[in-house]
Amino acid sequence: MTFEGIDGAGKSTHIGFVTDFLAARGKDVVSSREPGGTPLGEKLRELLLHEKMHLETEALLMFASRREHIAQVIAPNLAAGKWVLSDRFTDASFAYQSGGRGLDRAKMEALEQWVHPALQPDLTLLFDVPLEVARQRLDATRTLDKFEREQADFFEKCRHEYLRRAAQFPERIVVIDSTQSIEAIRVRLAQVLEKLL
Ligand SMILES: Nc1ncnc2c1ncn2[C@@H]1O[C@H](COP(=O)(O)OP(=O)(O)OP(=O)(O)O)[C@@H](O)[C@H]1O
Ligand SMILES: Cc1cn([C@H]2C[C@H](O)[C@@H](COP(=O)(O)O)O2)c(=O)[nH]c1=O
Repeated sequence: MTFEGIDGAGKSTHIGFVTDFLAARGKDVVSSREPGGTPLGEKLRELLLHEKMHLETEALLMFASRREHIAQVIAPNLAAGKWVLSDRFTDASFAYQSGGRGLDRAKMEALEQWVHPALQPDLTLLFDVPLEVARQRLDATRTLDKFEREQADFFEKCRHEYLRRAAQFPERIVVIDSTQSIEAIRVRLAQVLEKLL
């Protein structure tokens, strides 16, 4: 299962709730994140979030981190019957590197085919908010990284690509209205998760 949305949409806030919800129903849950999730992936994350680089370098490093994450965390845990929750996965590459930065979608599809041809999340929760809301939430909480310092136009394009993918893959991607209160979102998440169990 994956959690997606533009920066500040609120996805990380809900991973703990989903973990507890599944654990209470007897599921063995592992939660992780991208870029990162492995020792090498966390080093790549540091570079990706703080160094300027060519767009294609950025896309390739996202997929390098992902390849390692699949090999070390996702595949073995799924094989052991566990539920893997990932804070971002390939939808984020489409949203940020293709939607936001403009990398040819065909190149992204080629990377996806290479790195995980037969693997897709069972469920993707897309936390959707207008970017002014996301911005306010971010500004209130933290020192911004390279992506979070991008302009409004960048996030408009990322959000647009996320929503385009949600329309393309309605059986996998559930859009959560993340302008609601945290409590209301939890009620909605519980409904979505009950259907999956
Ligand atoms: N529904 C909500 N209502 C009000 N505040 C919220 C809501 N959801 C999250 N927040 C707050 O917004 C801030 C950002 O949330 P969070 O870190 O979960 O976002 P995120 O989408 O994971 O961001 P990033 O991708 O940059 O890590 C936090 O301070 C969080 O408490
Ligand atoms: C996986 C992935 C992530 N990003 C970007 C999106 C965020 O701005 C950062 C880090 O994620 P976090 O949720 O804020 O911790 O990385 C990206 O551009 N492309 C990707 O594939």
